[in-house]
Amino acid sequence: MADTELAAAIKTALAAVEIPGGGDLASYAGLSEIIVTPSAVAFAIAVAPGMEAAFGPAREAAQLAAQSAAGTRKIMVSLTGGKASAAPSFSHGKPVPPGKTPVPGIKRIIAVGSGKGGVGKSTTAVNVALALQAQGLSVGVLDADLYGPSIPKLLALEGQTALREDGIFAPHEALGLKIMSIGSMLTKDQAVVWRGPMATSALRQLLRETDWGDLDVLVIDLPPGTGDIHISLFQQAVVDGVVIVSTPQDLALIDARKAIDMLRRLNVPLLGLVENMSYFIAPDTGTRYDIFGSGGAEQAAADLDMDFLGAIPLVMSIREGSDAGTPPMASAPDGPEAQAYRAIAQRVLAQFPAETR
Ligand SMILES: Nc1ncnc2c1ncn2[C@@H]1O[C@H](COP(=O)(O)OP(=O)(O)OP(=O)(O)O)[C@@H](O)[C@H]1O
Repeated sequence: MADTELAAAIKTALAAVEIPGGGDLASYAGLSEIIVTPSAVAFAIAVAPGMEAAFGPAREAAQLAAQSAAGTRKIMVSLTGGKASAAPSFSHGKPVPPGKTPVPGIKRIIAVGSGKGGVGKSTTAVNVALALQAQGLSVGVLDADLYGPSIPKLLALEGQTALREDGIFAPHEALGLKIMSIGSMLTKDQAVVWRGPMATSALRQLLRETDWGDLDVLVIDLPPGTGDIHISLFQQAVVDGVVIVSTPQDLALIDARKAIDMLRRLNVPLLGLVENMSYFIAPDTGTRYDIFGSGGAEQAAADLDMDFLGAIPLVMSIREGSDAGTPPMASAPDGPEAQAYRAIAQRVLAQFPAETR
């Protein structure tokens, strides 16, 4: 069945679901578009603040109705209660959002973010994850960049789905890392528009319904910028700290500062700043060129009152290796790029108490 036909069939099935106050879900104005991917179906039901509990049975009925039409695809139904549910409560003067809980089996979550796209956030996330693994830790990577998942490409996992028969996601294994990505639910080049509530619900499920086993560290590759996905993640999960990746050009811009400001407001610890594509190493001579001047990022980190974690050179081998699914930490573990990633991982780890590393 074509995706559009399946979406229509599910909508028809939702006509049998009654909603509070009378009427059926298919004709309810708060029902979102129904998104169909090769392994999942996602839709959201927007309800007035305070009506979440009343809509609980309708959500369950919708889940069942959709499942009977969708066969083996995973059904992701999110109920959104408007702004009221996002309001944090306070404890000891600090906001404690409702439902902020650790993820079982995962000792520590480190997120990697950036002010804008294309600065090398995913490349940094994967290589730092590999560098943490090289320190003897068990490490997973969650690609939360729902709008442009690039981890499957970086680790040559494109086109592989990750759904188990019991509806739990089984993470991929690549280079010893456990990997889960929204990209694992999409075919190559499939343009899926994940809208607000669906995107946050998808992320919650990827985080909590993946069989991670026991991990010392889960590295989350965030979408660029600041948005609903970030806020929802930081409100629902205990994130131990965030690494911000920036290019020298971006540092002067407002984007990275905006992201940092958001994290501070959400009380998420900032682990520090990584400057990517910082200097150029000539492939023929190995000479280093500080094309953007030197020391700018360190100064910017100091201005922003955060630690400087290190600089990664701009080198063709990073781009080529990444495009081929072999990041430098794996292809040249003794090379200068790998050393730079290792130093960053060490500085990140050093921020946590020794007994918990
Ligand atoms: N240090 C580097 N040297 C050379 N190329 C790099 C370096 N870091 C990243 N790249 C390349 O830059 C491109 C963007 O990198 P990446 O996908 O990691 O960025 P991103 O910030 O995660 O982007 P997006 O916002 O699209 O997710 C990729 O082609 C990658 O191989």
